[in-house]
This record gives sequence, structure tokens and C-alpha cells, in this order.
Amino acid sequence: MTPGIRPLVAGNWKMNGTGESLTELRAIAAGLSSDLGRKLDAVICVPATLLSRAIETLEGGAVVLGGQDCHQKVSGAHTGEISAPMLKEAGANHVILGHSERRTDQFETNELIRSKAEAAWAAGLVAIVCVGETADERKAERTLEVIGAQLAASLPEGVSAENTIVAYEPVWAIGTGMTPTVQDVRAAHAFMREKLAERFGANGTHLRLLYGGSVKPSNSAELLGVADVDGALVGGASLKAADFLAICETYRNL
Ligand SMILES: O=C(CO)COP(=O)(O)O
Repeated sequence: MTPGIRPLVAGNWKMNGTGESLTELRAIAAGLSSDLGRKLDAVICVPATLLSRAIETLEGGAVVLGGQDCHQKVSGAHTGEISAPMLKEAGANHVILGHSERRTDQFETNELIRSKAEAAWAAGLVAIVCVGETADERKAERTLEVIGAQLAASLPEGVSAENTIVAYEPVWAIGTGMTPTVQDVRAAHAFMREKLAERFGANGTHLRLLYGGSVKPSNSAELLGVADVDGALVGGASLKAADFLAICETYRNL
């Protein structure tokens, strides 16, 4: 945690979730409507197809919604794409950008992610920008170099705590059950904080830095307790309300 920064736990449902899954979303919202909701912010990034139904289900409350990607343009001939204003209209507050699954599968570059962040801001969305090294890069001891380069090139000028969140997700830790050591997470987050403060001044100092990659109820206390870790970006464990809420519960004791 960083003193003065309110923690945030975000769920990334990825390509999971149909109408039936709204039951889990309702359960997450109900769990956070207690005093637990006063300890943290929660965002669930559902598939875009669920956004409008999800917003009706939630009727305000302690959980806000996000998308998982947006196009860099507002509209046009881009079959299959979704723009930031469309996400906003459908009920999103946030949007994940530059997730490693998109960097890898869709060959997204830092420059593209940067233009998507600008599009997200223009639509009034908070950009959750993801960075992280692959297993090979880690083996070659290039972790900090890689995340430094990703941060430098994928964040536009004008970053602030109101428009941007950074998520450190080591690629090899996503969906594998493997996590970096506490020391490695601390080093990565301290490095990101330093780089962000260097470039954005006080705005960089106040940015929320999330850790993502195999966060579960069994390891959340260890990972969320690390200095400069201001929350989590949770994949698999965000699909079940009980697991997501158990991760949120960590903040009762931190
Ligand atoms: O990619 C992730 C969140 O964006 C992490 O996924 P898992 O929590 O399933 O490892």
C-alpha cells in the first residue's frame, strides 16, 4: 500500500461471462455494500456485451464497471471494434489497455496503447494500462528495463490519478498459479513509482499501481501488503464472487 492512496481491486473477466454471470456480479456488489466497501474501490471489467445489463443489475453501489480494450478512434470502418465512447455509453468507467494477451495475440504496440489511452481519456474513461515482462525477459534479467520501456512509451503526457492506473502483470504469472517473490514485486513497483514520479511529478507519485498475475485469496495478503502495491488486477479469481470478495477482505487487515 502507499500512504494516502485508496486501494483498488479490479477484476478482469476476459472472454468469460454471459447473462448467468450477473449473479456473481450482484454477489460481489452485495459483499461490498457492507463496511468492506469503505476500505477499497472495486472495478469489474466484464465483456462489452454484458456492460448495459450489468449496469442495470448494479443500480449504482460499490462496484463500477470497466471494458477490456477500446479502439483508438471514436468511430469508423473498423469491423468488430469497440470505441471508448461506446464503452462509456454502455456503462463503463474504466478500460483495461495493453493487457499482455492483447500485446501478444493482437500484436499491440506501446504506441497503439498510448493512443488508446488518449481515446479513453477523451471519452471520460480511466485507463488501466498493463505492463509486464515475459518469462524469457525475466530469465535474461531484463524485467525492469522492459517495464520501464513499456511505461515510457505507452503512457501519454497528462497522466494523473484521476485518469490512469498502472497494472504490473508479469506475463509468466498470468493464469499459471506462479507469482513473483514479494521482493521482486516490491522492486518492480518501487521502480515504476520512481519512473512515474520522475516523469509526472506529484501525479506520478499518486498513481495507483496494481499487481496482477495469479492473485488468489491464498496469496492476496502477501502480495497486497507489499509497499507501492495499491491493489490487484484479478483474472480467474474475479469470476467467483466468493474468491473476489475474499481478496477484497485482505484490506480489512492491511
Ligand atoms: O491477466 C490477469 C488479469 O488481467 C491475471 O489473470 P489471473 O489472475 O487469472 O492470473
